[in-house]
Amino acid sequence: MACFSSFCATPMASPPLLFSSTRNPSVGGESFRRGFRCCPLSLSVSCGESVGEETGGSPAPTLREVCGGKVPESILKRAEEIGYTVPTDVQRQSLPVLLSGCDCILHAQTGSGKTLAYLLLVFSAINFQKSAVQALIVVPTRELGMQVTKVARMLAANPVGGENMQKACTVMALLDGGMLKRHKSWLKAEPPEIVVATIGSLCQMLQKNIFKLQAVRVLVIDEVDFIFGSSKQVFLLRKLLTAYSTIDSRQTVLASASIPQHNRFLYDCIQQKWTKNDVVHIHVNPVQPMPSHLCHNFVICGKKERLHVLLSLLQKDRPKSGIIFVSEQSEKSKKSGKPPSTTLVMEFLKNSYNGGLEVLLLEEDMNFNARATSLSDVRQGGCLLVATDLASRGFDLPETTHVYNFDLPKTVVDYLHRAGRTGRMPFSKNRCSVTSLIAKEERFVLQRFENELMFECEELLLESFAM
Ligand SMILES: Nc1ncnc2c1ncn2[C@@H]1O[C@H](COP(=O)(O)OP(=O)(O)OP(=O)(O)O)[C@@H](O)[C@H]1O
Repeated sequence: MACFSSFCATPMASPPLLFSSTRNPSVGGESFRRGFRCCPLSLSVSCGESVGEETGGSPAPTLREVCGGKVPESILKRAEEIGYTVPTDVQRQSLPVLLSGCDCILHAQTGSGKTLAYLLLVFSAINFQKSAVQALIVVPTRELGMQVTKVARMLAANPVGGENMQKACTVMALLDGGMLKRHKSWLKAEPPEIVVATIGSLCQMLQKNIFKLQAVRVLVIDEVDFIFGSSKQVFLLRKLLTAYSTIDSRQTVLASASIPQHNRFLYDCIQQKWTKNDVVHIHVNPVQPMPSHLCHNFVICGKKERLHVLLSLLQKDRPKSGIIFVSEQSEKSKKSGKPPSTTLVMEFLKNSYNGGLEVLLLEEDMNFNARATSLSDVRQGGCLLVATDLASRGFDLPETTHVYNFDLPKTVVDYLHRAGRTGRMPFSKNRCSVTSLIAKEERFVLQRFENELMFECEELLLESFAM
């Protein structure tokens, strides 16, 4: 039986459903997940049983079975060719709901497979014979947009031996830093069926009436909490959700691994008409926001020792592939002419690291071409990527075995997304690690992250590894 919650703050046509994969989603109750505790409105929640968690001893369904005949055969064949045969938890729980046409808030751990879940919906909703933009996927960054486009194009390609199965479906990436002139001609000549866009580039096109959204049947906003959290993007997002298209003409899917105060958010979705009243909240692993096979460590060290500690960790861990997260340079530091921390870390590693992995950089201040080159180099195989939080959202590098927080993230949500860049093989239980290099006085901050995200961090003592 489904677990559902009824919201009673103000009368609504029909209550939103809340599906959850564990029986007691209110356990823990820290602010990250509590939703209603910090909410100024009085929302009452009652939970029943869970959905989709138990299969009653019968064999787990295949991805094909979960899709219930609603996804085109060519797409399913391609998914199977790529290796997507068994659905992940979020796919098993969300696909029946998504494919039934309901608006949905997809809320599940990093690396849990939300992208494939919403893409299968997109392909099920498209009329391949019609040349019009029928699905729109909005992402916060160019890099995530390129990744989603790549997966969508992989699925849209004809399966081996199925050349004439159906007309090819085209996917356009309308991303910041792209060639909007070229896209303009493309949209006019033969509109693609799917557009993956950053909100800025998309709204430029919509404002200039270069294309309209009247044929859009599915609208997905990925990393929705991030876009709503950005003052630059939120205005455009609201406009997209309520002015450029309306809830009645489309199915809306909002996805993220982190939706703090989710009950409040759900309430807003309905009140603001971002989604229909019967929106379903699919919350997988509500009591465990992070994948369980990540191990979390910290090292206490002085600022001056940090680079050497990082080097020692790399020598000890020998990552197959790793990401080193560094804070973005503040405006004040930029004005004072100091080099950014990313440069310091890069230069240090280039001179002293000899572990065999290429050291690459990804940060906001690089131009879009350099960012694209870095990204494609990263995807060639193992590397050490020195990055700001630009790489913390949605970035899928399944090879990554180690994440290092050279600088502690600013918020608990940032910690969750940075940590989620590792442990991204849904059916692998290989341990991956997240290590934070902190000053003594930062221990309480990390402790707070531990409490909110319900994980334990183990201290690594400097003496235990050579420096
Ligand atoms: N059914 C499946 N079988 C095998 N691998 C899968 C399956 N579904 C997804 N994956 C793989 O899992 C990885 C993570 O998927 P995805 O990027 O969709 O995660 P996500 O939930 O969007 O994470 P994030 O919140 O960090 O963006 C990808 O490498 C993807 O190829």
